[in-house]
Amino acid sequence: MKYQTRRKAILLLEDGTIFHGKAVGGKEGKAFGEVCFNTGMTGYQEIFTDPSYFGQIMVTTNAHIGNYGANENEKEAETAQISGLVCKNFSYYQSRPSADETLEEFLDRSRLFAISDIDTRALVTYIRENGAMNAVITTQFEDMEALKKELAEVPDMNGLELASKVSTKEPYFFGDESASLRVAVLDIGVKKSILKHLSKRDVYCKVFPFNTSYAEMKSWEPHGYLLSNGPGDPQPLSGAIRVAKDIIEENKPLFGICLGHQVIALANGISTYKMHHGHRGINHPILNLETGKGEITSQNHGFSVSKEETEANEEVVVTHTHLNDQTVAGIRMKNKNCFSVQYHPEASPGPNDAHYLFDEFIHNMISEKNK
Ligand SMILES: NC(=O)CC[C@H](N)C(=O)O
Repeated sequence: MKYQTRRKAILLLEDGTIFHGKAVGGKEGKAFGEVCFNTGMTGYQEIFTDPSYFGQIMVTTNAHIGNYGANENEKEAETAQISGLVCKNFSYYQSRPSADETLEEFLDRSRLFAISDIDTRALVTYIRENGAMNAVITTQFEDMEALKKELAEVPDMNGLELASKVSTKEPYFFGDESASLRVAVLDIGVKKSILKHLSKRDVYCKVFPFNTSYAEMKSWEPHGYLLSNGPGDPQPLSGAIRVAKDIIEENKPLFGICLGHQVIALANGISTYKMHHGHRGINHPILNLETGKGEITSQNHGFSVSKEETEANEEVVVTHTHLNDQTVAGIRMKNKNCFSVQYHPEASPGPNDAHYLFDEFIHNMISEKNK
């Protein structure tokens, strides 16, 4: 029985706090990253494979993780992207007919170290009170001083550029070549479901590496541009910010999602900042200020754009706000064909309330095409 032979493991936070648990599958392991939590009750596979989480240790708040296994169609990338997993109860068995494998098998293929039996309620409360910080999960904790030293050397998420680590090395295509619209996607960590949403709406995508110039993307003659979601701090992404500026300059249809939204804000001279512990879950309430309607949204971000600077900016309007803390959740440029949201309209996982934003992008491209 796997759970009887499992090794002791710990989660050590940067401030010295320790949480005790056990290694999933009785494995030896060690993983570093910024600790964060996602409050979604479902959708763990999409979360673990979302490239926006690269470099982060994920704490799940649902009591059980793994009970519905892993499925080929629920991946946002080929392998898990989080650096480590922390949960309460790990299910070694799954009982869903459509699952291809157990979550343990999937995590093993991704070489992802996971620990369970952690008091995740206490841990999440601790992060909420003390803020995001680096952590290590490990079975090797005999020499605590050496471990603390190693942890102290892990770079801070603030100022960290990670998009280059997850971006495609070569351009690739997605969707049907004969589709009526073409979208050039700057891959700073794109989730597969964003491409699926576009292709479902009769769009053929070409996905470009993070360091591609606007000129190169433009030479494919797309009808619109998408700046994707992705990991890390947006501020060091000078190449992507340049691309956003160039697209805006030529007034081509532009849509930004999450990291892409932050890049568009930076391209408009609006600064971004690191939040206390971010927004990660599938029930975040948003108010669309243009329609007065509420939306329940999927979110995953640790940085945000400055509200004061957005409101003071002559070129930009705030279109959406986050109802929990009044942070900026969406912007639109007044005289340009450009809008962006801090949350995830593709959800995956999460509710479908914000799918209309893809329709809006399609509408913007068709209007431009018919000019
Ligand atoms: N989902 C995303 O694109 C995340 C954006 C950015 N890495 C943040 O944490 O805020």
